[in-house]
Amino acid sequence: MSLLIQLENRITKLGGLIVSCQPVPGSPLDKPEIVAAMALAAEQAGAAGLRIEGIDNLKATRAVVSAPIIGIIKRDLPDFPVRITPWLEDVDALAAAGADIIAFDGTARPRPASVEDLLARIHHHGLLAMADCSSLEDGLQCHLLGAELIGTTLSGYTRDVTPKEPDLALVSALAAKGCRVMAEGRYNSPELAAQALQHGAFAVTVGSAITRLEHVCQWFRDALQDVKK
Ligand SMILES: CC(=O)N[C@H](C=O)[C@@H](O)[C@H](O)[C@H](O)COP(=O)(O)O
Repeated sequence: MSLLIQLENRITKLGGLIVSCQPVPGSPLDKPEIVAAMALAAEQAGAAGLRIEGIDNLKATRAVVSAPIIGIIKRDLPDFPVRITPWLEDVDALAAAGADIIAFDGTARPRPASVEDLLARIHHHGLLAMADCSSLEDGLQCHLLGAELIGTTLSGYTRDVTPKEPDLALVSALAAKGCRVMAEGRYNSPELAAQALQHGAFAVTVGSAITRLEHVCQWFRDALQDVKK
């Protein structure tokens, strides 16, 4: 059975939650064994898939989970704004470390490797490709080029201001054009995640609200402080 059909069957069975296990960089939780433990806990709690950043984290996670893993590498490049899996070598390393799906920056911004070349490399390894996009234009272009999954991951992150709410309108627009949409970015409550599916998403990736303890603490602290003011 192809990887895509396996993924679709799993999403149908388990309901479409992907858990991104990316600790805040430098956090006491930012350790491969802790990432792997969070991923295993998410899998045991019914996550249909996992999103993991970095080769060491991916290897540690692959050793303990059987759920499909979306692998990424984040880099801060001096000459380019794209951060997520910018190099073809990153694709090779993620494939070797056990990713099933490789996500990359699918925006139309300056980049060291073209979307076409990244897609060809991912498919050469027999894996699925997910394009992390910021707009309808990015998403349709990557869909046209053959990315199996179109993520709304970067909506709100390519300009100065990041909205508080997720971009449900982008989910609807991409789904209406026939994309297999991964809703991702600021789905910070179960209600918002459910709305993503109602807007036509194939699945929803949730990170901060489940695995970034510092962010969740801050949300609670802000809410309590608002009462004290
Ligand atoms: C913009 C960017 O670089 N997003 C990243 C992509 O991997 C992660 O930092 C996010 O945590 C992930 O997309 C999940 O989103 P949220 O944490 O909002 O549930």
